[in-house]
Amino acid sequence: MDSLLLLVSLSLLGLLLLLFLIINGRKKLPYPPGPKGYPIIGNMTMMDQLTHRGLARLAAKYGGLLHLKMGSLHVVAVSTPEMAREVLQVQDGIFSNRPANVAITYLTYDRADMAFADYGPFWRQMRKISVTKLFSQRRAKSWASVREEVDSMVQTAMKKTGLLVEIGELVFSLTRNIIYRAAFGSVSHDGQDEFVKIMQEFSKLFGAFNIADFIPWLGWIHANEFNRRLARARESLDSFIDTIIDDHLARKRGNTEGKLDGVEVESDMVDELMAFYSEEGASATKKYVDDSHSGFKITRDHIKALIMDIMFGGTETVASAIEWAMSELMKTPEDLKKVQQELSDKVGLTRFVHESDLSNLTYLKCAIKETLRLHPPIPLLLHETVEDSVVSGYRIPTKSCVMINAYAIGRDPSAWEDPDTFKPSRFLNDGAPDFKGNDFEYIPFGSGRRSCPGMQLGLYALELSVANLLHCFNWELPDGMKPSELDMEDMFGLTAPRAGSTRCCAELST
Ligand code: HEM
Repeated sequence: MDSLLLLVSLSLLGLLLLLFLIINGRKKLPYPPGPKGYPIIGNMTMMDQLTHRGLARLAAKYGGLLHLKMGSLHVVAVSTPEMAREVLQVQDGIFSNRPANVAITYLTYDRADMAFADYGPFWRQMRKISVTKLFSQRRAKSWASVREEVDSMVQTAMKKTGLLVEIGELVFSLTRNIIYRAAFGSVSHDGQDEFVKIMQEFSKLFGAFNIADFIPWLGWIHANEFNRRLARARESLDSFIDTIIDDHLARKRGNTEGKLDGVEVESDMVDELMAFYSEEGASATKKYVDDSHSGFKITRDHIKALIMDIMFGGTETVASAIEWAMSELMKTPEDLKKVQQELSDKVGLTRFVHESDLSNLTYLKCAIKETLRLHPPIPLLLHETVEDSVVSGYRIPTKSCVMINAYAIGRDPSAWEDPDTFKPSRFLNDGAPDFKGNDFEYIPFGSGRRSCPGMQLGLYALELSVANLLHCFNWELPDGMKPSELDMEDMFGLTAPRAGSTRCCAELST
């Protein structure tokens, strides 16, 4: 008996020693290469380089896995397909949280949404609702919103025949209309301008510099002013969406489900989310409920935060991709001609392009894939480590902010021939990379657990609008401008839209 006890004790001791050695060994491993920083502030003087272009330049010097220290925050940039596979596939469980700064945490009602929720049971439920109830092709209303709004955009452009059209403006209003209509229903269209203002303020606050995100003990410096601005922004959203939620509740309670003033109304995304809404749970705990008795129940805050995810995820991304596709095609007239020839061959010259045509438009699809390679609308995928990890022999600590540079990866010279040139034909080849998330040299929609749940809806809007804009009109650059003179600079923000405007003259082609 004594010898058994001794054996168990020795084994336990051995196990503890092994654990200690592993943890200590990890701590001794170096961080990935990167520029040397200063005490306390680390590399904060390089803050302006935390963009897709800045990080691509640093990666050329330090390699595909780069480490920076911004105050107390560890930042790791991933810039090659191999490293992307490592964090998005091989160790995806460890890299599947999202970083959230003070502003994001507050404006998402303490991460009550899906995009900034930590990976776990709550995120999984929200993702399930989004994929099955909101973005699925079975939810005809979202897809009908795309068709109706694309038609209406073409009508708007027709009225401007012969005049200069700002393509950016045209397509931003298209995608805002699509998502607004899918989320709130066409009956709520009136408040759209107010909602756009709220979104713009959210967007500014998400990206605003706040010292508390990097050196928390200095957070008091401009806390009052910044916090007041955050509170004002969230109050505006509260009063805006609360009214919409109340209308939906009244409709449900008034036994007029699906009807407004006796007229049939199709369900919108808020209706779908109301099916999971519980007032009791909401007021008592302000938390979601997930048990066998009630099922999954969410509060108003969850609905508001999820609606904002959809607004941010679905508007700028699609609009910037449409504008880039149009600009790249205007810059390479031979490819533009091929796309337009395909449209007249496959669709004919007497009607608009329909959903059923899209599968026949091979060259158009190649042009769109090539656009997403050169200009991924979300150029930096933001992830956070759940625990300490080791990649390629380097230590990446818990809660590091991991920026996967989809822009640099899509232009990696070891993966792509002539990487900076727009060449849609490269996607004609059998075995060309696909964006579904298994080819790590091409990840415009991300890959793995946190990849884009709105991919199908986004692609549908993107393909249908570019197809109709090119099929219904011939586009001319203004004032004798040559295609080579088109400026292809981008801006950095939540997405990377064109910096300049693409102003073209639309001439009816049918
Ligand atoms: C061309 C169109 C689009 C592109 C290129 C795009 C791209 C992306 C990317 C790169 C991510 C992050 C992936 C990662 O971190 O690994 C993402 C996430 C997300 N996208 Fe999209 N997206 C598009 C359209 C849409 C649309 C139409 C919606 C909704 C209507 C949407 C909703 C979301 C949401 C909610 C997330 C967060 C998912 C999560 O954290 O679990 N996206 N998208």
